[in-house]
Amino acid sequence: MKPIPCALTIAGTDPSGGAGIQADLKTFQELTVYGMSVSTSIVAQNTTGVQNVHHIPIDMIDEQLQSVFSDMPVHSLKTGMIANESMMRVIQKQLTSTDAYYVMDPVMVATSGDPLIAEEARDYLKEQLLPLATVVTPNIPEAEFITGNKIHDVNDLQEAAKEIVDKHGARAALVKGGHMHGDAIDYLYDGHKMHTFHSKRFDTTSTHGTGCTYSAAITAHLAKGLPLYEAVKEAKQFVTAAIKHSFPLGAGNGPTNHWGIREERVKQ
Ligand SMILES: Nc1ncnc2c1ncn2[C@@H]1O[C@H](COP(=O)(O)OP(=O)(O)OP(=O)(O)O)[C@@H](O)[C@H]1O
Ligand SMILES: Cc1ncc(COP(=O)(O)O)c(N)n1
Repeated sequence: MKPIPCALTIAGTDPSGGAGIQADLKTFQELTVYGMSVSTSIVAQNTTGVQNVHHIPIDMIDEQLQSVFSDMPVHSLKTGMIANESMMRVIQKQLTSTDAYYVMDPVMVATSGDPLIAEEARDYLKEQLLPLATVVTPNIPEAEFITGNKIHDVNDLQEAAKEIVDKHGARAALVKGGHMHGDAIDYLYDGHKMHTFHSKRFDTTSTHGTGCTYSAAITAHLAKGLPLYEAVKEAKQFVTAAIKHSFPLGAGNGPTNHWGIREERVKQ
């Protein structure tokens, strides 16, 4: 029997189901990958923003990691919201003792503008965790923080992807153009080649959790054994379908549709 692909998310929660661990597990399930999760923070949030945050004690994060790694196969993992440096240290310990592919979504600020990690922890994320990543998936503000350079156009996006690999030590960088005008174009630099992933832009405000969903889909495809380029290509189709078929739920930025890819398949 072929091994069952198993993926782990280490992230914060979203009780409204659009982002964080909930989005990641829905994505793993949709892509027929066995999903597991370690909670870093319980976040009271919805489509309008973040109402409150409760951080899980460091020992408890460590114990959750032990529970998973001592018993379960982990073929790939992703990190999302890691609120402070102490959490980063205990996760780093685990990252350095596993062979699993590591997708790092360098979550800093929610779509609503609410900060999700302590400002002083950003440097630790960049200097200590980023070099461990198989691929890091920053949006424009996150890429600007990592490189220290402003991004104005698609050339800057590509420059940032290159710099995050060549100068900051990630094995690959996928810089996302979701926050730009025009088509939704992302660039993947893998240390050798620049790849482009393109979709038309949908006129929607339902973009809560797009970054989580995209990075979870990459993680799922890596768990299934796809090479990085193929994993990102499939994941881009997944997140594009999730945005295209998103729902007008909630009073703010609505969630995406994690089964949107099924609607696309039906049409084919
Ligand atoms: N309106 C849109 N139409 C089509 N694709 C989009 C749209 N907005 C974002 N995308 C795509 O969605 C993916 C996520 O990109 P984005 O830059 O929004 O990430 P993010 O800011 O990390 O997400 P989040 O909203 O979770 O913080 C990218 O592939 C991006 O190109
Ligand atoms: C726990 C958690 N992780 C990540 C995000 C970012 O997603 P978004 O920017 O779409 O709000 C979030 N809102 N909550």
